[in-house]
Amino acid sequence: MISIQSLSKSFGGVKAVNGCSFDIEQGTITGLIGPNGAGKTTLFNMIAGAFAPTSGKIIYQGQDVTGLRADQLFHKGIVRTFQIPHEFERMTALENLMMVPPGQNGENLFRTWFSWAGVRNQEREVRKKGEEVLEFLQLTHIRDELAGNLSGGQKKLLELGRTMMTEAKVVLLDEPGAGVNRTLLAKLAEMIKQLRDERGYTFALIEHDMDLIAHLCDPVVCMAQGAVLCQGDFESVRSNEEVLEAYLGSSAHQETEGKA
Ligand SMILES: Nc1ncnc2c1ncn2[C@@H]1O[C@H](COP(=O)(O)OP(=O)(O)OP(=O)(O)O)[C@@H](O)[C@H]1O
Repeated sequence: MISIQSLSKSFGGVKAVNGCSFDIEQGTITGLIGPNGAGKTTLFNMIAGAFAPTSGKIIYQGQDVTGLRADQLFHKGIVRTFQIPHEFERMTALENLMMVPPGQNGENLFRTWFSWAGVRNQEREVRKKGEEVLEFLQLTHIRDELAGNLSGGQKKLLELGRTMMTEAKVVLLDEPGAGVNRTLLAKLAEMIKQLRDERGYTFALIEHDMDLIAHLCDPVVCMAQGAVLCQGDFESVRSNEEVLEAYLGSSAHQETEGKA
């Protein structure tokens, strides 16, 4: 689905990503792990079009998409979840979903004047789709709740729901488990699997919670110092000595920095 080829990104003298290569196969839930500062977020930002690589290529469904902007990639089906924006917290869960589809007629004043019926129809369809998404996520009971009042886990589910309002093919999740209680985490994991199985989504996710990685991801790609250290199923990555060293090295480094 996505082939990352010798990708690098430097910020001044810092090589955040340094010759990173791996494939995200269609229909997988690929987990990206690695110690702090390994380059995971920077890599995600490049795949999602937040910034262009310094060198290397990103091939998506056989097409070179290196350097395309986030909105261009969004229209091709590469969707990244983001925290619900501050101003959206004052909207209900359903309204948050209804805000997602791009280019709604209702946003265009001229079309609004000339085609009220069209706008009404489209709004009705978007509302219906939003309600279906809430039902799928078993969130119908919080339909009219303000997003700002939702728990961390409910917000994560709603963020996942926002991707379902689009024509997503690849969904990039940045630490979906962060701040989510165990019960909702299990539900979130089930929803991700269900979206893969029933809607054919491909997922790539950055995660520090190893339980979630073990439960959800195959393959797991471990990054260190901007490159891929190893990849494979969770067990093989977990028992890899270089991986252990990378994690231990990084925590020892942090401890030393903390003491300094
Ligand atoms: N905008 C930036 N400007 C300068 N340096 C940056 C920038 N973004 C990231 N870096 C540096 O690039 C390296 C990789 O950072 P990145 O955030 O991609 O790692 P990460 O694996 O996501 O870490 P974490 O797990 O802590 O989020 C780090 O040394 C970081 O300080």
